[in-house]
Amino acid sequence: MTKNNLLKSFIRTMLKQNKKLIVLLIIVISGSILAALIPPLVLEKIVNHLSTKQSISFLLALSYFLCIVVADVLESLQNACITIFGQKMTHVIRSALCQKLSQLSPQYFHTHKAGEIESIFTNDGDAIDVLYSDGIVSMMADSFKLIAILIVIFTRSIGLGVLLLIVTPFLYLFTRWCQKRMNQAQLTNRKAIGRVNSQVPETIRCMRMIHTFHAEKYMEESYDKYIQESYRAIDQGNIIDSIYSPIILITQAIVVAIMMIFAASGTTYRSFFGLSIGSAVAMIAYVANIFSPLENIGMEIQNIQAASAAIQHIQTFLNEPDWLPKIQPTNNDRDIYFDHVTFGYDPNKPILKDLSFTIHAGENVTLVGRTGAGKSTIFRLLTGLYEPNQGKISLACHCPVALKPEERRKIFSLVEQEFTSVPGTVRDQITLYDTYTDQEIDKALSLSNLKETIMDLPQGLDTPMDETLFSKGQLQLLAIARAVVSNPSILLLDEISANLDTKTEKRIIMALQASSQGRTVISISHRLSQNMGSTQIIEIK
Ligand SMILES: Nc1ncnc2c1ncn2[C@@H]1O[C@H](COP(=O)(O)OP(=O)(O)OP(=O)(O)O)[C@@H](O)[C@H]1O
Repeated sequence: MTKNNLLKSFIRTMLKQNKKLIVLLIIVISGSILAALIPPLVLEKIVNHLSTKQSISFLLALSYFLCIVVADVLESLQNACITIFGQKMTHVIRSALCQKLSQLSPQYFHTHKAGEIESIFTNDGDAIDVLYSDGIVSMMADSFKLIAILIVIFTRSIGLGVLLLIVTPFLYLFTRWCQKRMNQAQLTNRKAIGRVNSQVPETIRCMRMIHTFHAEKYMEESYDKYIQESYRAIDQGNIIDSIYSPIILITQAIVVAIMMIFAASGTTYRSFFGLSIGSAVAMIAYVANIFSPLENIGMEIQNIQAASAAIQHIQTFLNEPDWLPKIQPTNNDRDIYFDHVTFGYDPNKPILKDLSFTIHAGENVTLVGRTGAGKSTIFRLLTGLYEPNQGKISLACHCPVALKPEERRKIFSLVEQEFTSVPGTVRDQITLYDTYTDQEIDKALSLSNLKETIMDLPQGLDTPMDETLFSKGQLQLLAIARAVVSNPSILLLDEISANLDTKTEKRIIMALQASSQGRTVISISHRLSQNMGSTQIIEIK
């Protein structure tokens, strides 16, 4: 399968897996179109009976009522089926997006902004949702309905059919013009409201500064400007909305009037427009029914157009190359080797050049070097997030990039400068949703000197996580508990006490001294490593 067909293949799989739903959808749409055609025909019969002074049977009256009920029920069923179909489609695409997210290389997240990626999941995902629940399928259903009504009209009155064939394109163009203007007005209004929404909290936040520098007028004027923009946009939308319906109704009346005038006039036109009274009533009902699908088609085309950019974004995202690290041979011991490693995020601008060092198992090593020398980059290479451009890395018998996700936590753990919490409970912060026994968690809490703090929480480990429950130092202890719970052989510490005061740092050092027993420790922090008894210093130039 070529990469460009990824999205199509997901859709094909969905269609194959939901054959029953597709068949049901086709049946319901066909039934709904047919049911929409029948009530005017029954009405025609009733009026014809009345006009010839014949009595109407109860069955005929009842059948008219039932036809309307069945038509409405089928219409609702059609909408429900289209919504289910749309939801299933969206689910398939959203799942594919989520799966892709975990397969992308770390490089991707450095070259694409978080907001950009988020927008694929939210805005583009929503556009796809609308595309399938109120776009493609609904447009097909409405188009078939429109064609079917025109065919019936042609069979009854060629003149009226021709008249509608002439009028319909103009009505469609008018409908689209109104819809475009309305959407433009809505967009302008949304933008203006968005600006107001960001301006208000900003003003409140800066209120002291505004008063101090006497900037009230400027704030008022810009607030006023956005409110005016919003008001004008809403006004424009309202004007178009108020003219649309009367124009459609007047056109409808003109079409019916023309039909009546010609039908009642001389013989030349009568054969062309001629109708019984009943047929005339039925035709009026059909003419009225033409406008609703016409209006829907306009909106549906717009949804499809809006979704085409979203499809493009999603297609590009799904076609990003997967992160498939190459497997390299490893050394057969528990030491860590950097063997003539050259690496740059841009291979043409190497940051580490021909770097070689060995760290023996159980050693406590510090990486030093000027800012920007590449110390954190070494950690990223050691944890396998990036591959060296040249040379080899071996991490306790393993090639870091080739490590399977489930092996990673057993081999190394990384504690960074800032603690990153995950949604869930305090326990989840430590386990990261992996399964650990109570004893293992208890041991991690003891090593990180955090047991008492956790026990003091209202629900202990099961307390919902909120970063305000902990001080900055306690959050770092939580990060140490997270690091040691999997009992890794290597601990990587990236400036973990950089923002802490001396007293808190002492607590961290005590926790680290306990946690580093029997492990290889590599840290980027001169002060910390001295206190922990560093056995080797590696200078990165
Ligand atoms: N994802 C990235 N993409 C491109 N360049 C990067 C990336 N991460 C870091 N760099 C660059 O690589 C160089 C080394 O960064 P690194 O963070 O490894 O340095 P460091 O020695 O840890 O610095 P510090 O002591 O200030 O934390 C810097 O010039 C930085 O701008």
